[in-house]
Amino acid sequence: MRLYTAEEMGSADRAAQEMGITGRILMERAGVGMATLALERFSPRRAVAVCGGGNNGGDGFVVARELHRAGVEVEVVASKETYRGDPEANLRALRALGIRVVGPEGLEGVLSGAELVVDALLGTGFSGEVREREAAMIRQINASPAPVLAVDVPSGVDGSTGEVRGAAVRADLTVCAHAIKVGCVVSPGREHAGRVAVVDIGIPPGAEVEPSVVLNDAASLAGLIPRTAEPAHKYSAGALLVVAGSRAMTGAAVMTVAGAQRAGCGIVFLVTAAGAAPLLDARLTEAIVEGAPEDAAGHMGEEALDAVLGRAGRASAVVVGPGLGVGEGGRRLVEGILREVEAPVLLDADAITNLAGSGALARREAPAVITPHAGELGRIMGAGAREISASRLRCAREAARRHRCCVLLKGSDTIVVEGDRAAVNPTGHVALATAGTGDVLSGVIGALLSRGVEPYDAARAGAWAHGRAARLWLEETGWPAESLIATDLLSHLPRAFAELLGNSPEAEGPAAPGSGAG
Ligand SMILES: NC(=O)C1=CN([C@@H]2O[C@H](COP(=O)(O)OP(=O)(O)OC[C@H]3O[C@@H](n4cnc5c(N)ncnc54)[C@H](O)[C@@H]3O)[C@@H](O)[C@H]2O)[C@@H](O)CC1
Ligand SMILES: Nc1ncnc2c1ncn2[C@@H]1O[C@H](COP(=O)(O)OP(=O)(O)O)[C@@H](O)[C@H]1O
Ligand SMILES: [K+]
Repeated sequence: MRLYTAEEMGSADRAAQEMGITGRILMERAGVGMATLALERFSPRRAVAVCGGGNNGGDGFVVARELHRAGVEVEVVASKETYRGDPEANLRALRALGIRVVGPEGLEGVLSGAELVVDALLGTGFSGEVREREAAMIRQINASPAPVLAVDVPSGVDGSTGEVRGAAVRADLTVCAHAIKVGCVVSPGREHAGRVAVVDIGIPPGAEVEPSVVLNDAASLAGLIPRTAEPAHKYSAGALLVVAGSRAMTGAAVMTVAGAQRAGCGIVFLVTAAGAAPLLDARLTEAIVEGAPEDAAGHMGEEALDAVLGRAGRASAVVVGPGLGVGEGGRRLVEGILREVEAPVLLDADAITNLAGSGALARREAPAVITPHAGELGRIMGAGAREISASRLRCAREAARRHRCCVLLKGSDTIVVEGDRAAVNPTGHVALATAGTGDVLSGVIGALLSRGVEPYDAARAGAWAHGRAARLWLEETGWPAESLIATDLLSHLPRAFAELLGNSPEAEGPAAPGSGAG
């Protein structure tokens, strides 16, 4: 599945037109495709199309004409008094068919009794803040009980970023022309888009451009996860060091270690606060647990660095942070790890918080991944969680640039950025909004790093499998999403990985006796 920004869609559109496929043809195909979906999904008897002054409105006029042709009672609200070009031609056709067209002042009246609202007010030509006239129309659409089908992008959502400043339509279904618009998958735009579908509008392959943001679907991850190859031993399968837990916080370490084990690590070491070590050793049957010096609060500080570095020498990746505790000692520990450890390091949770105001990540030359939620990212960006949440893609990119690392920004849309590359993960589910799921995720990505997967790919594959595990659990149990607990993911990660590994070659090795393979 392709994601396009407004600019990328514009380029593809221009290239198609140069090849003789006119804007009028594209608009016709978009409108016809969207009307077909509207009929299939909503079977409305009465519909209202709310159309703006640009090509998005033009698409809306075509949808209205097609719904009328299918016998739907349609009324159209045209936001502008005068139209030009393709939208004007399509508006004229509506009038010739006797379809009632009113101005914005008529919107409230036509909305009553509508069984579908087609939102064609603003599309990819919109950015910034919605002007008051359009904002008032958006509020009226949102106040209507009828389901809303948004044309290309919900009006008020920035199609390139998912940012919303002021009013934006809340759609039940957004039908994108040719490619999913980035704004429909990045929060908060994602929450405005509802379900997302794509209609083919006839853009030829030769007109495609390289997308700047990739949808993190299974196809984009094909072949990235290695199988353990013979001859294998536990170290060649991936040795991960987890630095996590404190005297009062042990569960986070358990979940990170277990996530790593289910994601295929050959061996997991845990270095934890001395006071937590006996309990964690008893709970983690397969892991090698070592207690390190702790401070009065029961947190590991700089004094724990020797123990960490001792184990790091045997590890092919390190995860630091879950349940670590926040403080000056913790900051020095994390800075020491970033300075001394050559293997890829993943920082999560308190390890990120500990780096507020520190330049240690930017100074590091070896690979690093950070997996913050909006609050944690805010702390290392000198911003609030609200500010991060309002511009997730921009902030993730800025963080990756400033801290010179791979950034996985958690949330309903999980964004992964490294350098110029960006991906948005589609497998997440609201069921994951429960304590501890982030700890499992850091273990999963740590395991992939330890198995030699590049940071950007490890973060993407980890996010995919993590979300997929939640969905598999929901499918299998039929239980409500609210009932998922983080450790439920552990039993479903293997099936999620099996789906990704379906695209990887099997490990080379002798066939089992009697297997008949060959
Ligand atoms: N690019 C393509 O290949 C195709 C584009 N199509 C449609 O065309 C749309 C893009 O069309 P346009 O570029 O004409 O742009 P839009 O129709 O998205 O937006 C332009 C209109 O929005 C108004 N507007 C812009 N900023 C505003 C603000 N801050 N507050 C209030 N109003 C504002 C403008 O005055 C203008 O009337 C797409 O979303 C899609 O629906 C389709 O027709 C198919 C082909
Ligand atoms: N509404 C949601 N939809 C999809 N995924 C979500 C949602 N809310 C949270 N998540 C995911 O759940 C995980 C929560 O991690 P985090 O906030 O670190 O929690 P914790 O520290 O308790 O483990 C992240 O992977 C995040 O992307
Ligand atoms: K729209």
